[in-house]
Amino acid sequence: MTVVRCDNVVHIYRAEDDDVVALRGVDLEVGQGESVALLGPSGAGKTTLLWLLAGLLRPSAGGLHVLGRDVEKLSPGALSRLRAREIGVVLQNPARNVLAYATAAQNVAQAQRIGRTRRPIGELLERAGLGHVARRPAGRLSGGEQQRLAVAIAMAHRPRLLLADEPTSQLDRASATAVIELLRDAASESGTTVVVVTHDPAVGTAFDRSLTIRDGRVGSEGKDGTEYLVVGRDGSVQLPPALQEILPPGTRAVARALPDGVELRREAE
Ligand SMILES: Nc1ncnc2c1ncn2[C@@H]1O[C@H](COP(=O)(O)OP(=O)(O)OP(=O)(O)O)[C@@H](O)[C@H]1O
Repeated sequence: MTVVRCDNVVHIYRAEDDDVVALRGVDLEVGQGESVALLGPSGAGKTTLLWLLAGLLRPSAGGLHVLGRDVEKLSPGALSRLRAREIGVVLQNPARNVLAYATAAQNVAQAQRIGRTRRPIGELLERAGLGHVARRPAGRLSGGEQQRLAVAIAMAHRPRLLLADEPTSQLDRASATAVIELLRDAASESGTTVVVVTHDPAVGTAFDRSLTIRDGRVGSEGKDGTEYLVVGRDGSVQLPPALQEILPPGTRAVARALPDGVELRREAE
C-alpha cells in the first residue's frame, strides 16, 4: 500500500516583497513500512516536504496523497484529525514537541489519548533511554532528552506514518543510535512508514532508502547500498558534488546516447 504519494509537488512561500520557491516538482512514493531518510544541503526544502506530509502546510501545486487521502480535498478539521490519529510528528525544535509542565510519562500518556493502539509507556521510555526521568517535568529535561521524549511521544499511539525533523541533531552517538533503532523498529515491528529529515549519514545507511533533496526536488536516491540519480520531469539531472568537480555548473557538455544510458562529455576545447 502506498502511504505517501507526491506528484509534481510545488511549494512557494508567499511574502509581500519576495516569493520563495521551496519545492519545485517533487515526485515521490513511499510504501507501508518503508523507512526513508531525507538528506540534502541546508535550504534544499527537506523541512518543507516534511511539513507538507504532516498536513501542516498545503502544496501550492501538484498532487499530494497521504494515507490514501487527497490532501487537497480535506478540510482543515479532517486534516488535523488525520494527523492526531494516524500520524506522529517530531518537529525540529525539541521544546515544541513536549508539554513542559507535564512529566515525561504524562506527555506520552497525553499523546495516547487519541490514536489507534497504544504502546506501554514504561517500555517506550525505557527504550528511548528515559526510564530514569519518567517522572520529571519535560521542561526540566536536557535538549537531548527532550528530543528522545519527542520521538517517544510521536510513536506512542502507533501511528501509520511517523515524520521526524532532525531527531538526532542534539544527541551523542550512543543516544542517536538508540533513536535510529527505535525508528527503524517502528517500521519493521508495527508496519509504520517512517520519513526522517536528517544531516546524519548514519540515518541514511540504517534506513531502507535515502533521498537527497537539492534545489527543491529529489536529485538522487540511495537504495540497497547503490546511489541513483533521479531524472526530473523536465529531463534535468543533478550531478552529485563529486561529479560537479568534473563538470562544474555552466560547463557546456555533449550528451551522447549509449545502448543503456547517456554519456556526458565536456565540449572539446
Ligand atoms: N516560512 C518561510 N517563509 C519563507 N521562506 C521559507 C520559510 N520556510 C523556509 N523557507 C525557505 O524555503 C527554502 C527551503 O527551506 P527548508 O526549511 O524546507 O529547507 P531545509 O532543507 O529543511 O533546510 P535546513 O537543512 O537548513 O533545515 C529555503 O530557501 C528557506 O529559506
